[in-house]
Amino acid sequence: MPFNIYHDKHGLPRIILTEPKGSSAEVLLYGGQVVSWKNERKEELLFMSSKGNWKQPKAIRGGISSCFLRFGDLGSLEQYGFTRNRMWSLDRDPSPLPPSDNQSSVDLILKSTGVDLKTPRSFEFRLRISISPGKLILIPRVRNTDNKAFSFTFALCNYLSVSDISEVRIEGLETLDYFDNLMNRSRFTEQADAITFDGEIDRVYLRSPSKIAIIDHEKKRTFVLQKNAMPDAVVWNPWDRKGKTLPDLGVDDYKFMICMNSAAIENPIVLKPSEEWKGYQEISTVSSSYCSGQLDPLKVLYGLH
Ligand SMILES: O=P(O)(O)OC[C@H]1O[C@@H](O)[C@H](O)[C@@H](O)[C@@H]1O
Repeated sequence: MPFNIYHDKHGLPRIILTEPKGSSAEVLLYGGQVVSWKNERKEELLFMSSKGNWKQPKAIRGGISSCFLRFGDLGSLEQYGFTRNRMWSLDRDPSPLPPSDNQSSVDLILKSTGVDLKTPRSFEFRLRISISPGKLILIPRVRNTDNKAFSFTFALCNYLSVSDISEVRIEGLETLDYFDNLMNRSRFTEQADAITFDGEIDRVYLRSPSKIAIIDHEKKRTFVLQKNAMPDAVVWNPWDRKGKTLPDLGVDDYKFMICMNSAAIENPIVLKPSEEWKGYQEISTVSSSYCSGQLDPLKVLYGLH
């Protein structure tokens, strides 16, 4: 049995993935959202809001959700897409990916033909979620089942748990151009050696490298985000003022989270009828070895540890 399934206190089906070394993940069929990822020491690696006031149809704030944004040619549907606010199903036929039997994986599917999904275009959205020691892998796929081409933007929204946002440093985005969502999406070039945090940030870094390191100095832990087919990277933290305006975020929660999203935003993905787009994201953790307070970025980004 590759996973277990049970109903939580909201009556929603939850899937539990475990692997022999002791790490685990939990996935909600509602939204296809990863709501927990624990390492073998049972430490939670994903941030979840401390406010327990979650109500459908909103997605729970935290974890990892897919933002299947708007169809490029058809104006906006829901702001950050609708796939995180719908009930997904187990995908019994994940072809052409090999079936995930006997692995710590689950395959989910959301079809536009579902009763509540009256989208202007017809598609199938599949998501494979897998864990292995120290790694969480997500493979999103979108197939055009329509008779016309369509385009869309996409993001995997990763809320990572950090000990103190002021002690976090992101390496891998230096010198890149970015759209600043706090400045009407104006375009700038990153001048800093690394991204550090002392206020609200909401940026879309363009054409980022396939590996980004999120270094948590206090925890002595580094998340390495590796991605394919999602060239952009979103960095978001609301800080205290914006955080207080979000009804589903605890007052101090902004200190313990960083949103580091894999995305395809600048250039929408175009799919002809029956074509499929496939993305890939792997998050792993490495223990940070200190050298005068700084990590060796080569070690983190090129895996020389
Ligand atoms: O409140 P939501 O819809 O989950 O979005 C939260 C944030 O998500 C981030 O990924 C975006 O860059 C922000 O602009 C947005 O505010």
